[in-house]
Order: sequence, then structure tokens, then C-alpha cells
Amino acid sequence: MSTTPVIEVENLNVRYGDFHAVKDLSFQVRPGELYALLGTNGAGKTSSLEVIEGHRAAASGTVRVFGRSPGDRAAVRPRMGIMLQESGFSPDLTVRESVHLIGTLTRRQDDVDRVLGVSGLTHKAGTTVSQLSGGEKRRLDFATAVYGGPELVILDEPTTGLDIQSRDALWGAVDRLREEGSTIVLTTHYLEEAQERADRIGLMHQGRFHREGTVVELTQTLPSVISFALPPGAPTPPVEATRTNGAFHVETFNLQDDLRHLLGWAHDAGVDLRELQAGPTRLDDVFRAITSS
Ligand SMILES: Nc1ncnc2c1ncn2[C@@H]1O[C@H](COP(=O)(O)OP(=O)(O)OP(=O)(O)O)[C@@H](O)[C@H]1O
Repeated sequence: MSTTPVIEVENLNVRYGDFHAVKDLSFQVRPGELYALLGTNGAGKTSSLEVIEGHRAAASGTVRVFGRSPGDRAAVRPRMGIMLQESGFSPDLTVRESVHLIGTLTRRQDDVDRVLGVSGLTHKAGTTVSQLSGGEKRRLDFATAVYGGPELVILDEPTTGLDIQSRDALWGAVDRLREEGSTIVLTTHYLEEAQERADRIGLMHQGRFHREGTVVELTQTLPSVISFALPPGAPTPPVEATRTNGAFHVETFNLQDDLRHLLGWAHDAGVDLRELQAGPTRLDDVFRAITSS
């Protein structure tokens, strides 16, 4: 597999009049990876994606997709599937007609029935767009992005408004695309989806990258937490802990050793550790840390 980046962004700036929405953003997306661009509302994710998609001009900086300018639509567009946050389908067309039309525009080859199947829309093939629910419209957006199995798929908040079964089905379809070698760029506010699936993550806030790395690289910057309660009259545990509402909280960069130590003490002292929980840092915590700093 080629190691040339699928997307290269260098010092990208996006402005809306006087407002500086994206500030000197630089990152690369490698072939076959799932890269998640995460951030606060208004951080500049969609603005950045719009430049990558060729829908918006940069104020300055360089963006390359498959080594080309996104403005080179004839070369880039057939290789890229895009699921926008909101797309404008004609309300009078049926689902089948919409998928067929968009499929023709992509210039990729596919079978409309296959695409309806992977998008969970087979039973709605004859329904007009105006009669679809919000979640079904989202599935139609997804269908247009994956038509023809493009090499690069950009998913802008793909699971917003989808029920849990539709989410699972969508991620199943994304997994299959990845098995076939597609590169995925994702934005989402469901951080657990990124935590579970992303190879690398860029965390944006107010137009800038605050962190970039794998989930492990991002989460190991913060301590893990052990929390528990003790029965009345129990001795003081041999750990440095804060107490809220009777519960002990231990922050640690050495989860295994500290947990082993605590469990050993509880065993020796015959103490029951109630409501014991121990877990690594979640992406939510990293996110809160950067947005509150
Ligand atoms: N057409 C526009 N004109 C003026 N300002 C805009 C325009 N589009 C976006 N902005 C502003 O640029 C900033 C970045 O918006 P953008 O949509 O890129 O953020 P985002 O990270 O995708 O946010 P969200 O998570 O809320 O979708 C926001 O402050 C937004 O208000």
C-alpha cells in the first residue's frame, strides 16, 4: 500500500470576513486510516473539511488530496465520497432515484440495490425524500457517500440523529469499506465512537489543533481514576485520595500497580471495597481538559 498521504493540510487558514475560523491547521491522513477530526462547536472542523472537499477556498495554506488540489475536481471528486452535515436532495425524488442520480454524478460504478442495502434503505426505495424521517435522510446521505466504494470517504457527523441499530449498521458498513482499503475522515460529537474506531485523532478548539495522536497517546496525558466507598468503621486506605460524598477517588498514572496495592490492602484488612470502579482516562476527559484550559 502507498504511504503517500491521502490528505495533506499545511498551515490552512479559513476566514469568513473578519472572522478567523481556522488558524494554521496542519495534519496528514495516511492511506487506510480512520482519522477523526474532533472539537468543540464552532472549532472549525466543517470549515476545514469544506476546503478538503473543494467546496470552500482557503484564505491561505496548502491542501492536497491524492497529491492534487481539491479544486482539480475531475481528478479528485470521483475518488472521494462525502457525507455532509446537511445535503439537499430533491424532495420529490424517491430514495432509489436519489441514489441513482448521485451515483451518476460521482462517476463511480455501483449497484443501486447494494447501496440501498448497506445503508438500510431497501424498504424505503420507493419513498420520496419528503416522506423520510430525519434518521432515514441521514442514511440517504451515507448512501451517497459510499456509492462506488470510494478510496476516501469523508463523514461529517454521520451518526447524529441515528438510533443505535442504524449506528451499528453504519459502522458495520464503514468497517467493510476499510477492509477494502478506503481511508476515512470523520467528525463526530460522540467521542466514544472516535475512541473506539479512530487510528488517530486531531482535537480542535477555536480554530486550532490542541492535540493530535492515537487514542492512547491522547489519553495517557491524563491520569486514570480508581473510585470506591468503604463500610462504616473501615480503616483509612493507604492511598492518596480525594473524598466526595463518602466516595474515595484516586488519580493515578500507574493504574495496575495502584489497584493491586489497594486490593491487597483490602484483602489483608478484610475490608469490602464498595462500588469499586477503575478505568483509563476517556477521550471525554481529554476533551474537557483542553476546553477548560
Ligand atoms: N458561512 C459562514 N459565515 C460566517 N461564519 C461562519 C460560516 N460558516 C461557519 N462560520 C463560523 O466559523 C466557525 C467554525 O465553524 P465550523 O462549522 O467550521 O465549526 P465546526 O467545528 O464544524 O462546528 P460544529 O461542531 O458546531 O458543527 C464558527 O464560529 C462558525 O460560526
